[in-house]
Amino acid sequence: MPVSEAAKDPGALPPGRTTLSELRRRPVRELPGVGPRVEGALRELRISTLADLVSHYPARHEDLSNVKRISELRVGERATVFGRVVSTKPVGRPVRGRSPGFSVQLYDGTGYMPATVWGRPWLQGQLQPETNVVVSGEVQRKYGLQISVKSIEIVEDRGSEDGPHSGSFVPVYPVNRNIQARRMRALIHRALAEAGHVLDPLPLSVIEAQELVNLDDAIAEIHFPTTKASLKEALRRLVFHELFIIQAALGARRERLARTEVGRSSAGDGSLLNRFLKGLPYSLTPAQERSIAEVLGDMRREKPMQRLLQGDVGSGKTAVAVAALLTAVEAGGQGAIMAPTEVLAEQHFLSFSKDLEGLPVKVVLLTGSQGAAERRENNRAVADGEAHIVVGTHALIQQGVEFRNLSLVVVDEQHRFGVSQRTTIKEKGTTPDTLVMTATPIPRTLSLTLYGDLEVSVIDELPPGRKPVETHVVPVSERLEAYEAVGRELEAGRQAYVICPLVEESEALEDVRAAEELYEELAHEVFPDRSVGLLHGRMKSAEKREAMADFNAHRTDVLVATVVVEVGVNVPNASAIVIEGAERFGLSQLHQLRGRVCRGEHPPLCFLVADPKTGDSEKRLEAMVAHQDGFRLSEVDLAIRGEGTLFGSRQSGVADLKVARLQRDIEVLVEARREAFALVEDDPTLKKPEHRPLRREIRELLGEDVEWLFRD
Ligand SMILES: Nc1ncnc2c1ncn2[C@@H]1O[C@H](COP(=O)(O)OP(=O)(O)OP(=O)(O)O)[C@@H](O)[C@H]1O
Repeated sequence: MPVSEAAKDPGALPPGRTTLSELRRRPVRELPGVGPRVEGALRELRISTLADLVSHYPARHEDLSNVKRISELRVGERATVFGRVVSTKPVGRPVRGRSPGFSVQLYDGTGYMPATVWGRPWLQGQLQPETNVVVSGEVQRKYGLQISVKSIEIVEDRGSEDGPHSGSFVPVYPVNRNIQARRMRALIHRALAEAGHVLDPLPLSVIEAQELVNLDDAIAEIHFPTTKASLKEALRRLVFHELFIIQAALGARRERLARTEVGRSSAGDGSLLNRFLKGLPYSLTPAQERSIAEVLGDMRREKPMQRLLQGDVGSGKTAVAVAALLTAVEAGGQGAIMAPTEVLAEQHFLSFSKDLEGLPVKVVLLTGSQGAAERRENNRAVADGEAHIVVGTHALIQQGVEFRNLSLVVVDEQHRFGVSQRTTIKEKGTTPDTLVMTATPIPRTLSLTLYGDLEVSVIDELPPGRKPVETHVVPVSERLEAYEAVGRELEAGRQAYVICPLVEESEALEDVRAAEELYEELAHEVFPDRSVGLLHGRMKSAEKREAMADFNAHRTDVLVATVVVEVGVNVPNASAIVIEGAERFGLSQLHQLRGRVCRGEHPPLCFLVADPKTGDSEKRLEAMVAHQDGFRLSEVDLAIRGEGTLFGSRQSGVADLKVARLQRDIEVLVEARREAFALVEDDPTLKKPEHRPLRREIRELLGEDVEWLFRD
């Protein structure tokens, strides 16, 4: 029975209804014709069960309703031709006895045309004369017309009824050399018939509300669509399914936290906050004001705050964090701010101390390099409540510092995606409010997936008057010219950063040497009349602090640094940055670094010294020149890297996405999130009978990590 018919008529099916779980347990070997060889070939494609097989979605569909005749083809068009193989012959200059490609002579009743296939030499043997093929590619002129082949498939005669291989849309699957396209199609067709009627794990209410096609139809249609429209519906259904599962888990996590953890209401009287705001040398942007209102609104509630504050480099997140911390203090609590590195913790400490000057608020810094006596004194101040705000690294604060009354934790994640850092610090039976700050311009799509359990505030505008950074890519041979331009900035009384090339973790010692060499060159040869400072990760804390303080106070004109300055360093008088070896940096790092020089009134300059070796690094540098906006850049980054890499590990709590493409599917994501959150709000552990299949699906797809969400 053709699959789609079977799916539409569940009544006519064999008695057993299967579930996705069952299909995940049944090995491909159960299918007739799958012996050890085919099994091995499938395993290479990571297919070992029937479930894997039915979810081995086609890369695309060949639209045979759109086939052109050979006599109609025009140069430059992309066309699909259905024809018969007349002969084949190798083409191109052989390398080590092998030709790089072959040419197939095709005939379709209206004419002859050669089609050239590059790579895939094993195909030539399969294309015996009289074989029917569907070829698509670009029509080119080369001693007459020919097709440069993008894809070629063996098919049956179009006239004959050939099950999965005929029809107007033929699925094209990712295959390898050990399994032919045709074989794959037949196997999948078989598996679908075998699977029969699959129980849908999504609740009926959701399926109806979203007008989704049912799972059976979606699976059948994604492989063997009847029309373009039905293919689209099938895809929407599968994308929704995938995103809904993740969002339901995130929603359940949020419910769980809210249910089991007691928070407290922190409402301030404004006594500190208003003084702080009045003392600011600028007025807040509307986005900052909105974010502050959202944060204070959460803090006022009894439920612990779980909020993400997202804002581009230099957008002014610090002011929002300070407002939250002061509110916590006004309400009689203590606040902690956790930074990813010691340098950044020190930097936060310096800027907070400055921001809070004159207010009756005591800020202490906790770092690993403080002496024992200093540490002891600070710990005491934290424990008896004398210290109102504590600044330290993630590690340090998580190591169980005793607070008298911790009510707010600000986690500065900067550019790491960390669900891990969000481990809640418990304090005397209550959970403090948590504000996660990230400068990573995470595309909205991604942030919904990664942080779907957090409320989100976005600072989506920069303070007024920020000038775009004039950005140049400079070949290594011309780097001294870049330094001449920097020299002119110094002449005008401004300062500059010079960033050393990035090295691997394992080359840490190299790193120091390279930084010192660059420092020597700049201090003695390039800028002999200027004062040059050096900052690298291997320096002692006190030395680092001194180097930074010197640059802050303009005792040094140029700061040569490794990536330690990447985040958070804030010297408004610095108007130029040179990044050596820029091709080695990731796009978000380059953006962060460039962000160091857009904090003042002077038109800033950025030089990316690089000899890009790969197309990707070239694209990254081009993107830096073309765009200033971090959100835009991160989308470009996503496009260059491919989304897959972001979900490479389970660590982030996000499973690999198979069908959903976040850029394309944002609307579906928003809907899936809304439905999923509403569902878990109503039934937090999904224990209602109608939600059990969903619960099982979440467990099977996301693994043991989510077990705890559903325990009663
Ligand atoms: N509304 C505003 N108007 C003018 N300047 C502002 C405003 N808000 C913040 N600033 C200034 O902008 C600079 C950047 O602010 P801040 O350090 O808070 O940015 P950030 O979002 O933390 O950036 P990063 O993630 O790069 O550290 C600071 O010098 C700050 O004083």
